[in-house]
Amino acid sequence: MTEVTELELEPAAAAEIAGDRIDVLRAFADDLAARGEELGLIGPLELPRLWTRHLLNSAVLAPLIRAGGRVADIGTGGGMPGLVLAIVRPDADFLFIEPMERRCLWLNEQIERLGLENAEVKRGRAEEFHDAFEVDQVTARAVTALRKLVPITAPLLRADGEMLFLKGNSVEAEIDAAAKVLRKHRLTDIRVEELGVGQLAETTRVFRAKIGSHG
Ligand SMILES: C[S@@+](CC[C@H](N)C(=O)[O-])C[C@H]1O[C@@H](n2cnc3c(N)ncnc32)[C@H](O)[C@@H]1O
Repeated sequence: MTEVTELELEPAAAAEIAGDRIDVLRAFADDLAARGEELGLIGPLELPRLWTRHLLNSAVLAPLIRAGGRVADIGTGGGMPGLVLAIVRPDADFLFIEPMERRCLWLNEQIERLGLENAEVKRGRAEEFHDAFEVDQVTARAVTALRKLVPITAPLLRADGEMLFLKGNSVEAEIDAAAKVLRKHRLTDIRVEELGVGQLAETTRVFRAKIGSHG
């Protein structure tokens, strides 16, 4: 059987979504495809869907990033969504909060290799940075359930800051299970948006909410 890699099947929407940053995104895709499995960043089954499931699934968040803002991506791992967003939104600054050393090394290597001047890695768990800084937006994908993600990310946000979490079909159930913490952290404008409609074969669901005063 001939192995078909996703890089040969880069979706047409990739260039549309990444705009003039497509070459940088391709350079990241190439290295992730070549070394991601060996480094334990991505499972072997994910390689044939690297673009649709991972890179573009992350990149479609780009229009929601505030221009000139500061974003903390929690649990960036191999680079989703934080590194992808730093590539396609060079006008915003990104912090990648990641506790695993090997993943931090990978992220730092990519920042250097791709010449990203708007990204920085902070090694540690989100909880360790609660008094260290305040950002305009936090992003996360596949880190933990909403009822745990909200308490560990809310203290990182400034007033009027926003949570943007990529979630699967479980998002409504996660919102129900998190009702108490959503109230406790005074989240407002809570909504779920579907991104990538008309662009991606598999659309992405994002949980959005704003934070009021920390009280
Ligand atoms: C399943 S991986 C997902 C990686 C990446 N976000 C993605 O979607 O491909 C979860 C990542 O979250 C990190 N992580 C787990 N708990 C964390 C915490 N409390 N704060 C920051 N990162 C955390 C892990 O080290 C791991 O890299």
